[in-house]
Amino acid sequence: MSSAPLLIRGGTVVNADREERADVLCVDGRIAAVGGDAASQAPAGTQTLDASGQYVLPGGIDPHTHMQLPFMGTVTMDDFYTGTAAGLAGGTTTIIDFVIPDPKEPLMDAYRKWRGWAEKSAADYSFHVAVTWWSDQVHADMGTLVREEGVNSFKHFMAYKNAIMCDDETLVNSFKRALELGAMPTVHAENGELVYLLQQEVAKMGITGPEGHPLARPPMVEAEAANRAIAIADVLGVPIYVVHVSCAEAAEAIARARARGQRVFGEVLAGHLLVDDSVYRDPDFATAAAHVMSPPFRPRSGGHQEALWRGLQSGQLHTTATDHCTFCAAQKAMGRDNFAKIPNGTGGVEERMAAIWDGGVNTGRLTPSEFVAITSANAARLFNIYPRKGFVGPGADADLVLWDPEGTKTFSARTQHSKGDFNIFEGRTVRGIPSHTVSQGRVVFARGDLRAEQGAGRYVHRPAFGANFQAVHKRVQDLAPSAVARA
Ligand SMILES: NC(=O)NCCC(=O)O
Ligand SMILES: [Zn+2]
Ligand SMILES: [Zn+2]
Repeated sequence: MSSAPLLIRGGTVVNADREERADVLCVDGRIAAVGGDAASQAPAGTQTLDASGQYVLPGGIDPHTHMQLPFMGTVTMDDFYTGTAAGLAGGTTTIIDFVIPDPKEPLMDAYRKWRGWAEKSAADYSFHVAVTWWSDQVHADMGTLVREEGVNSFKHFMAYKNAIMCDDETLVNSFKRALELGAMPTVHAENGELVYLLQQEVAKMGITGPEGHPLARPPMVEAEAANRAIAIADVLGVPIYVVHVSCAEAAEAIARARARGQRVFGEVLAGHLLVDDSVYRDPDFATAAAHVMSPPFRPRSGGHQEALWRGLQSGQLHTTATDHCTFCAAQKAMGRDNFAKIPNGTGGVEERMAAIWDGGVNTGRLTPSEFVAITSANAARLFNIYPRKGFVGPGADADLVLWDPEGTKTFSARTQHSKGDFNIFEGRTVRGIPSHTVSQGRVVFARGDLRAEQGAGRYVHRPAFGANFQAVHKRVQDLAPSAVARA
């Protein structure tokens, strides 16, 4: 994708470590200069964007999306084009999506399938690959994915029994293999056996509507799995990343392990920060079902939302994502008579950054730099694409957001770019929105005008052995036990 050089003038550049008044020059899809001499270096024909009164942030990275996902008997509404275009409208310039093989499906087959689907992406993308079963072939394919395809993270679903759920044998084998390869194991932490049992118990009570969904997935179901995955990772000496941490109990499990010196990282969804479980008791089935996602939204009385915010403030939780996974009302109606059959998933890729700015920066919970850390830089570091992504500085990709701290917007399904027909933030007015999004040096969103180009997104290779792995390998050597030499 070629475009004229771009000079962004008069804004305040915000990185995870500092803010500074600086111009930013983008040439050939990269940042060429930041600061004093950026304007003087601008070649002839440079396009200029006035950023006065605005922040210039690294483009958002959403490390957890599901575009075009075949799941629970149907396929999500957003494909890689519509989903990434919606992201660009909200300031997100990179997504990390998931390849999810069916049990017994070779990882490489699934990976090639997803790579084909993603070619229509409008924004840069990468993939975590799910390990849903175990065999020697899976072991070998993990090596190929890491060494030849730039995959450095593997996902494990501890829920969704009889579908994609991992048992402990698979978790242990896969975590061990990930450690050898320098790749990050990640987990969807919910005890799938307990969910399965509780779904039946709740149905036996005559509760078949969406209000049954959170009853079958209480916080302790998530906490058990989080603690188990963290314990397995600890024994094996591998870092671990817990996706969509939704409750205080799971956040506490992460904080406890970190206090012991373990390398555990936690991701929080915008939805879990802002929405509570009262939505499941909405008298309208479609509204209640539209919120069915796992783990579910949590009761405000349990202090869960507050615990997640505090985790982000204190640095015990690290990234924010959406789990963008859109199903329309007709798809959600597949579970009209049984909440366990409602396809799980909600949207948010377009709203994440503004929703978190409004809830985090406007309330004084987060500084703009901390906002950058949790919306792009930390994900880039953890998944080893920093400073190419998540950074405004020379040499980085020219993926940027001009952030208008005084701009306002009211979220609505009627005006969103996602093809989903529902918005979990419906009616919420936020202050602090992207005025412009720049992807690969090209202005792709300008004050409401979305100029996403199908196929312009690139696959992002992520090298293995990020910083966390260098440390864990040294630690293993340092603590290595020795045999007693006896005569
Ligand atoms: N989260 C959800 O409900 N759907 C997508 C699959 C997953 O991440 O668990
Ligand atoms: Zn999940
Ligand atoms: Zn997910």
